[in-house]
Amino acid sequence: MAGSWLLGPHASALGERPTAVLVAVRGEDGTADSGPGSETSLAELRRLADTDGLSIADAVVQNRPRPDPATFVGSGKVDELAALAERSHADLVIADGELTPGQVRNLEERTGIRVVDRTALILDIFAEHARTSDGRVQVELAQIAYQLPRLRGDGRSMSRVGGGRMAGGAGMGVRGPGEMRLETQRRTLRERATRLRRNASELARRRERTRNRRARNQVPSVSITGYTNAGKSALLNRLTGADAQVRDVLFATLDPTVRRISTGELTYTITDTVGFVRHLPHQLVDAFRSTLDEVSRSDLALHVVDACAPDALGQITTVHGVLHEIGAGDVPELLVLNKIDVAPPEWVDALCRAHPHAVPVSARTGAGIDYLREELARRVRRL
Ligand SMILES: Nc1nc2c(ncn2[C@@H]2O[C@H](COP(=O)(O)OP(=O)(O)OP(=O)(O)O)[C@@H](O)[C@H]2O)c(=O)[nH]1
Ligand SMILES: [Mg+2]
Repeated sequence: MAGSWLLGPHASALGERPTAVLVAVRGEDGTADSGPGSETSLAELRRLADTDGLSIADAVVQNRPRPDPATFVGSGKVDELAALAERSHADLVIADGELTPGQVRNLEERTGIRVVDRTALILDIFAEHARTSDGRVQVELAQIAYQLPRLRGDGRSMSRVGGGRMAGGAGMGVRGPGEMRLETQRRTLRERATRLRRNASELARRRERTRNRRARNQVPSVSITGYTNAGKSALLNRLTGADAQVRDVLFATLDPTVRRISTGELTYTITDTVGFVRHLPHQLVDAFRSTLDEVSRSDLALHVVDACAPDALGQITTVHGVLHEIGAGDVPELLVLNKIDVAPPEWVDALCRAHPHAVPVSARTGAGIDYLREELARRVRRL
């Protein structure tokens, strides 16, 4: 069920859509104080929570980036958060960032409910959307990497904690048994990770063999990459008649779909893959290394941009950052501005000015697709 990993074994007692309150720091993203970046960040957190099947009561936003390191936001804001949580009968707090274990503990003590961060939320969405064994293994490895430094030994680790009001710290501070339990939990998780890694490397080898076969046959490969929800799968479908899943949620696609395109004498493969997001949890980048290799090993990256996104330029920068991080920074790129059927024309113009070689299209209506096919063929021929 939605939010199951976040909420633990008691999640089902919370009903279909558990309620969350959000807490964010304006300017957290390196943007100027009260700049538009923080609104984007909060809007994105709402979408992430919504994708994860949570309903959102409201948000508390710290205006000045002078938070208390012990509690993520300042003390007054924590009081506000606790009051909001109480008022809205919230089941959990979601913080817009990656919290330290200490911050989680302190915030939980002050609000009385479960506190999770943006990283855990994204991991939960990935877990929810993983369909293939490959995807499941990668997500679980990322979850373990996230959990290991956060185990508490008091029976309140991620996978064991229930949501809802916590039982007043009962059982805490019991040193000896807690430490032993912590050690056992750690060992169990490490052993599980070892088994999963063995599994993952077998899957990676299989992928590698397929890729090598294609390379030997000299079939050029194009990867579709871009921010989550940009329309990558819709574009693959439009270009190839594939039936990749298209959904208005974040991270709908986790596993690569490969199709072959033949135009005249030219044949190449095109692969749809996992989308990116700002501050993509590094645990996911590590665990999804073999999936992301689809992009770093491709001959051309078709970078799909959602021209409707208010922060489209920021999303382009984010995608470039992740591509760089996964060693795909040198792969030649063809930028595609998607959703021009609904994007304000002045936004599309501004994006075209910033990226003169970008190709405007609509995967939905098919506008610009013929030109994109020609441009793709030209670029592939030149490889
Ligand atoms: N209006 C409009 N909507 C589009 C277009 N292309 C995609 N969409 C919509 O945008 C949403 C996301 O599309 P997807 O193709 O699933 O996006 P994605 O980039 O594959 O997303 P993830 O796999 O989640 O990263 C869906 O609701 C699509 O119907 C377009 O050209 N115009
Ligand atoms: Mg997709």
